[in-house]
Amino acid sequence: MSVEMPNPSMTMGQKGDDVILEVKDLKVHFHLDEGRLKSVDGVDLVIRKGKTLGIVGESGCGKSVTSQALLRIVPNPGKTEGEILLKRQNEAAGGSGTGDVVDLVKLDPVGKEIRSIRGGEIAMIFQEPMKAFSPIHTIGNQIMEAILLHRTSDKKEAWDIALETLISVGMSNPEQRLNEYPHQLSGGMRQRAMIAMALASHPNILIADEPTTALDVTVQAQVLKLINDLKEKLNTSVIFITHDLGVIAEMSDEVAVMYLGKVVEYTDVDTLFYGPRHPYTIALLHSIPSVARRSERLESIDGSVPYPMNLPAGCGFYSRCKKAQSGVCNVADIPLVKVKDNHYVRCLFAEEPYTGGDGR
Ligand SMILES: Nc1ncnc2c1ncn2[C@@H]1O[C@H](COP(=O)(O)OP(=O)(O)OP(=O)(O)O)[C@@H](O)[C@H]1O
Repeated sequence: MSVEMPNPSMTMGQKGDDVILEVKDLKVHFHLDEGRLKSVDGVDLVIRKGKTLGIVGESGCGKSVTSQALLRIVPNPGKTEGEILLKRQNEAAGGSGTGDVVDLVKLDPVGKEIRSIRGGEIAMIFQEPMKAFSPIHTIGNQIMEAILLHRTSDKKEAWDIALETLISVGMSNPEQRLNEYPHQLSGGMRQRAMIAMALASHPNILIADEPTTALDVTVQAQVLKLINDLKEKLNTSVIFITHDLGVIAEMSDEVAVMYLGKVVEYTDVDTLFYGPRHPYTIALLHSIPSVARRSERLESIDGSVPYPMNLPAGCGFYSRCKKAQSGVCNVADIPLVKVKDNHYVRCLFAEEPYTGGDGR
């Protein structure tokens, strides 16, 4: 076993490399009166051109704070450390176009460079579109603003691009929508408008944080298909954050399973479903009907993710793990280890392959 994630500084400089963003030892800690809350605690991620990285885990495991860190929008008193290395490519969005690598952690979070990246090279869609839109401006003006900032200074052209983008996301009556306010749209249409706004600037990376959780099943399926279609068409990289493994299966090329601010398993989507090694991943798989075998009982995972403050030493999943051994798992922090190519697991029992049993 060895502890090795791809080294960003080595991989990013290589010619023809498809890695466009690497996150290395990312930490987001909130310094509160009660102590230090470790929302994200040493995360490594690799985002490849035109591929989707799914980030999955239960509520409170640090998914959203990770995505906030990528855009440098972590609220106070959160402190971001580590490296977020972005290969700048998009000339229209203010990038150098030479493949220069910039460490987003080093940028002033309200400075010019991160503002040109945010909504330009990296765009985000949220669970609740009202977060993305101002209620007092029309949809058209808001989409145009993104286009004028990142793609063209010609207003007529920006209007045409806004219309084109609304059509591409399957918006009904697109011309009329441009003149409407966010509250005049249905939930599904608002979600499409938000995706249109995010895509209008032709981002290299789209971060989607639980974008369909609030939608009914049919609209959910349409929005997921839309993101996949646009990814194919524009070769956009997607970071898809969800607590839903079913959605992960549909959307991801690679998957990071997060627990208590750390990545506990990282691999391609097929290995995750057919050869998981971490007891938490296995327990998650057993809690969804489409993956658990019919003969097996569906199981929920007892308890919930602990509050990430003043945590005891050892594995974060110790208190809920069916494989946990006292004196072994609760002694020191567990490293993320490579069990085979492109498969990393943070568990001392990771060498034991998944047999399709009940994960115990
Ligand atoms: N602004 C903040 N101030 C203090 N603590 C925070 C803040 N934002 C998040 N946290 C804490 O950080 C931890 C991780 O939260 P985060 O929202 O990233 O989890 P999540 O996996 O995205 O969950 P959910 O799916 O519910 O959004 C949680 O314990 C949460 O309470």
